[in-house]
Amino acid sequence: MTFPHFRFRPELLPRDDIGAAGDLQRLTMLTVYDCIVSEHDLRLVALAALVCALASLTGINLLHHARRTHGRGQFAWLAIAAASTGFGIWATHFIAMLAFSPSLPTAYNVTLTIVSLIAAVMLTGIGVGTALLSRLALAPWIGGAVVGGGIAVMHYTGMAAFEVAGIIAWDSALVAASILLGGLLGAAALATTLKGSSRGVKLVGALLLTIAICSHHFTAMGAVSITPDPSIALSPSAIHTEWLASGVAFVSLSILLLAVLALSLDIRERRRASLEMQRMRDLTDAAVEGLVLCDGDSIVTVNQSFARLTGLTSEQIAGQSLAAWVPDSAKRDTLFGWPGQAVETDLRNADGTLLPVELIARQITYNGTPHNVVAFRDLRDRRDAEARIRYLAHHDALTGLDNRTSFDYRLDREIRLHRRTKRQMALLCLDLDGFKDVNDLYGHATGDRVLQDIAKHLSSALVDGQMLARLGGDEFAIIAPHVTNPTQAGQLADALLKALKWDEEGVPIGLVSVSIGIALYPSDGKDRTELLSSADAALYRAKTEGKGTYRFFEASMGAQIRERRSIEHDLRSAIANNELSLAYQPQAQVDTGEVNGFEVLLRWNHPTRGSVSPALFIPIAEESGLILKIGEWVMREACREAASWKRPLSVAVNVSALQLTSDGFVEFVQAILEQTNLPAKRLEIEITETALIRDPNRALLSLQRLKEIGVNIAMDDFGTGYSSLSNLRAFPFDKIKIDRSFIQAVHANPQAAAIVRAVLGLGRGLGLPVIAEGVETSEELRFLGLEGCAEAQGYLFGRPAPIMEFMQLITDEFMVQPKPLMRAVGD
Ligand SMILES: Nc1nc2c(ncn2[C@@H]2O[C@H](COP(=O)(O)O[C@H]3[C@@H](O)[C@H](n4cnc5c(=O)[nH]c(N)nc54)O[C@@H]3COP(=O)(O)O)[C@@H](O)[C@H]2O)c(=O)[nH]1
Repeated sequence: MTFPHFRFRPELLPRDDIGAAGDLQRLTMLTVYDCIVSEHDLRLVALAALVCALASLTGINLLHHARRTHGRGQFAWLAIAAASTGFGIWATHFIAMLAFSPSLPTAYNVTLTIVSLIAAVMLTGIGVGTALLSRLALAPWIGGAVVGGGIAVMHYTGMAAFEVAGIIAWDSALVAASILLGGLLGAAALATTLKGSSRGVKLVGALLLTIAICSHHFTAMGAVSITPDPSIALSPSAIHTEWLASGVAFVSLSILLLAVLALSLDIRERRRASLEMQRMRDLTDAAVEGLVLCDGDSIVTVNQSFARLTGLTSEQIAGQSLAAWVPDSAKRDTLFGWPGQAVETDLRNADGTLLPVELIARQITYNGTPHNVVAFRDLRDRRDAEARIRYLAHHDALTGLDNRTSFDYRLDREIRLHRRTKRQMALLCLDLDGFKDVNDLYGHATGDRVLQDIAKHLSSALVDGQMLARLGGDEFAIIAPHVTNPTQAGQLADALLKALKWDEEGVPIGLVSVSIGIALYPSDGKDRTELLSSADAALYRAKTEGKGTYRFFEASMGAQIRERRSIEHDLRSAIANNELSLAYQPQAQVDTGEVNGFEVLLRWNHPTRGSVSPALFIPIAEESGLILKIGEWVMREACREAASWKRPLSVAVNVSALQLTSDGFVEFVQAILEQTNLPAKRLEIEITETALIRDPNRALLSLQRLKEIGVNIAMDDFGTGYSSLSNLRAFPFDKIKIDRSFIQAVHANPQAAAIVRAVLGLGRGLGLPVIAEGVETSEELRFLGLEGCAEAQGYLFGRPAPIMEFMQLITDEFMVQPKPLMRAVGD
């Protein structure tokens, strides 16, 4: 009788039988290994391997599904994964045992067989649970090793259930090797598969687990030696091999069902993930900001915005390191060290250009593992805007010159420097002459262009180190640090004036000129305020003494400015202090001398200065805005006075530009007329041409409404301003008043006579009566009579005086003779 399947183990035989057994050794004892290769039913071995692989793949897939699930569901999926793997281990073992034919009677102990199945499922459950749920870094390894331990426990419990008519002996080294193989490969399987979620890691995990189970089984089987012993009987309660085959078939079917479940789950999950991925890609592509998904430092995917920033395609960028795009490693550390915190750094794009960007990182779970999403905000527009804001904060937007802030800063710095070095420097203040008229006549667009051209021409006259700034409106200033004496300063001013002698298209030459005031540091001022005030005083002098020229600061100028301020100060309280009064000057018919009415002229009797000329204080009142309050007082007093006259004579009131264009002026006049009961047609307002063109639209509106309520309107000082026919036609005038400068020159100056004739002709042409002012002599009156001028005003008829002086005129029919009948007072 031969036992070809078994390795002969002499140490296991009874000592007395050793000699006989030695003969059998060569013939009957084969290793289990030999048995697998040559004596196993290879079809069943293949089936065992297939079931094992299927169970492993199912188990690993279910494990991944459990990882994606949260809460109770996760435990359920872990249990199913454990059952699938445990069944697989068990089925592999028993199918392999079925394939094993030791040619001896065999059977299986029921209890131990069941225990082996339970042990396989339980230990696998503990293993996968540990691998997935523990926070330990080595949890997948530990869990995998537990699964490997489960394979061993199952195997050896299963072998304990194995009954054979022989003596089973174990090779302890191979037993140890089998346990080690199962443990190590099991650990490697779980650790590998839980590193990611791709199909690749799942397959590798499943393969390692299959090898773990199979290698353990066959190594453990290699440790087995069976010495036939016919005296050993199989227990009657043991399961026969046929029955075991049925059990194994059932378990294998279960595995198959679980595999189908796992596969469908996997397919569903992949579809969902792919849809989610597409949706996420669409969403991120719609984002304005660049978005980068990173696994560690490696870029997984990017959106279109980021691709555009870099100049490559998303596909080209995927897989690259983030460091390739964000070179500053310290900033990268901050980015990932402080998620949610904005970090400003540079992005190096494909052509090497550095772009300023703001980055914010956030951690997300992507495909079951933690990833970083980095948002890239392109800061170029913001940086440009910041630069623009910085520029605008220090520059004038129209001319591009430095503005007042920048000028003040530079002047303070130069003063400090010159104080230390004890050197002199010059400050020049410039103001355009007639610029307002350019704006009014030619519009703001031309005004802007003139300012830009002036800035350009002035700049061309400067040398390095000198600073030209636009302080506002038509005011400019120059800091000349190396101009150390008046001669050099004068030369600079000459150069500036010369630079401005250019032909401005559309603007008549000479309409715009520049006045310049010069102050020297430290003689004219020791700090910015003092130096500027001195240059301003010199500028004022230049303007009042001819314009288009320059003046140096003189100590007396300070006094003039102080004087001006003092007048303004006193004027504020003049009404309340009863210092203002009205003078009336008759306006009469040239041919008959009959008085038609009076012009009202303001007088100021200052407590210490005495009578202050309106030619002095009216411009100050206009500049300071006080004319609004004063003008109201004049209008109220004049209307009240005129309403009290017995004769319905007219009263002419001078109205400045500021009044005419101020809010509610027409309503105010209307209210005064109602309050005083003066018929509107007896009131005449005198407007200069300059007042009209300052704000033509508003002026026209006010004049039209005044005209609607019946007030007469006269154009004052005609001939001195623009003398524009279009103004006469555009505005609703009732009368033209020829300026006295022409009247007083009619005999000496043929040109003046020609102008008077022309104005009279114009009046006739437009159907507007003309009044001549400043008539002092009977020759002038005769000239006007011959030229057909209907009305006149002047010293010849009477000087401006309090109304009391004209009592007879306002009460009785009275004709003023063409000679100075009354003595002028207050003029
Ligand atoms: N907005 C207001 N302006 C006013 C008001 N009151 C006066 N003014 C303006 O002040 C300027 C100077 O006025 P004044 O010194 O009163 O001079 C006027 C007359 O005195 C002077 N005049 C009149 N006749 C003669 C004359 O024969 N010879 C001569 N040398 N001067 C004469 O002319 C001035 C009147 O000018 P006008 O108004 O253009 O008719 C002056 O511009 C006033 O307008 C006021 O209340 N509001």
